[in-house]
Amino acid sequence: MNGKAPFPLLPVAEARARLFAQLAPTGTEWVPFSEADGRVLASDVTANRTQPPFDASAMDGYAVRAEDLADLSARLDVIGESVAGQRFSEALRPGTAVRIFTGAPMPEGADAIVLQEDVDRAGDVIAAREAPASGRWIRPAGLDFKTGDRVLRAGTRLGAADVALLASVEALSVPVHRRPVVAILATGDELVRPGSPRGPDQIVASNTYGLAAQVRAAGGIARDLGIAGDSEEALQAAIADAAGADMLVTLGGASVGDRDLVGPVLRGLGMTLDFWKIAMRPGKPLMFGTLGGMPVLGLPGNPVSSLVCGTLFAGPAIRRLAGEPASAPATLRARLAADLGENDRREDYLRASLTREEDGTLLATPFPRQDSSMLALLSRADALVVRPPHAPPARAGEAVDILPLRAI
Ligand SMILES: Nc1nc2c(c(=O)[nH]1)N[C@H]1C(S)=C(S)[C@@H](COP(=O)(O)OP(=O)(O)OC[C@H]3O[C@@H](n4cnc5c(N)ncnc54)[C@H](O)[C@@H]3O)O[C@H]1N2
Ligand code: MOO
Ligand SMILES: [Mg+2]
Repeated sequence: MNGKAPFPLLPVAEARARLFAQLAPTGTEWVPFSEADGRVLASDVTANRTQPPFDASAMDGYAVRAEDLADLSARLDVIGESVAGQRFSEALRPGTAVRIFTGAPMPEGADAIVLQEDVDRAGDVIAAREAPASGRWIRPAGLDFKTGDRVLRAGTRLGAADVALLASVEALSVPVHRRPVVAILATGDELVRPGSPRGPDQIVASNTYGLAAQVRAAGGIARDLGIAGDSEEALQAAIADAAGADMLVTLGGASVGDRDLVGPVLRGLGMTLDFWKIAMRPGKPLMFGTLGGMPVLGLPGNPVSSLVCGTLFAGPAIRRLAGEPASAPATLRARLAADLGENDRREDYLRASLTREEDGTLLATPFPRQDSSMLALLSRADALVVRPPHAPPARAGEAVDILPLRAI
């Protein structure tokens, strides 16, 4: 140590709160319901119809008056049938039944269904082996939803069931939030695009593509600004290309080296710096500010640091811009498969594999090497094990928070 006080590092949760404080959804547009999956609703949706629109049978069988079958020696005359799409138009008289199928309207006067498996039929006469209670196997009108019911809330990212529901309630077009355009700028004299000729000291740029995938997964549109060299002029020119984007994400050049110029150049262009350097590993040099109202997130260049900051900050920020509520990525609990040492002042996100014990408990095995340049290891990781700042040593078997990186 040289005796200097260490640079203060902002706690992860505070950094996220400060980021969210500067973000608001980016406007709305109307889309046909059939193209609304993956979009975020800008308003609540209410039903324009009632489902089912009539009392309906839930089973294939016979519509009856329950009181007629209180005595199982009773015989009922089958006087017609009700199918889905074509109801039996008369009313049921005492001592009669109507053949009915799943989803078909209940005939007037009937108040129960007997399953066909519980019926003996001879010609047009049935006897029941079970006495149904009144209301049995009937779906009352409006069981699913009624006209005017609020069926979906603003802020919901629409999935498959939601799109089917939009169809069912006849919400033919819906207001959704615009997809935010996120400009991504890679920086570094050493970088070349994948597939391009390169010299012996050059590195293939990878972060843009991982970040773009995270942007899309969060509901945004990635705009690739390419690679800027490590000079003020190159960075200024490339940053100008971000004009019109809803957010700028820079990659690399975020630390303290002589060629780490992203922060100084952005500040020179008028960026209001909100924070730089957070108590997180990987991802310490994370930077955030606003440039002419546009949020700018500066991610560190190490590939794992970039993508972990993408998971923890860029993704949630884009979800917010896309209309979802502000929230941290959800964690789960798992048991550690190995001992861990004491943690320092940075919240640690350890790459780990996951397995399941016989009782279903998740077991997390942190990889022994955690270098933030090791992209292949990140790709093999199922989850990040979260270690709070100054966590005491942890023993195998202890419960920890994990951040899943893939569906488990
Ligand atoms: N003296 C100090 N040195 C460093 C500190 C520190 O606090 N004091 N912090 C370290 C930490 S932590 C990190 S993380 C890195 C962050 O580095 P930068 O954001 O400045 O990134 P670069 O210097 O541009 O590059 C670092 C590394 O990553 C590779 N890289 C960069 N961009 C890409 C890309 N788009 N695709 C693939 N690989 C990329 C680059 O080639 C370098 O190898 O700083 C530490 N240093
Ligand atoms: O924060 Mo750096 O991301 O530790 O490697
Ligand atoms: Mg650097």
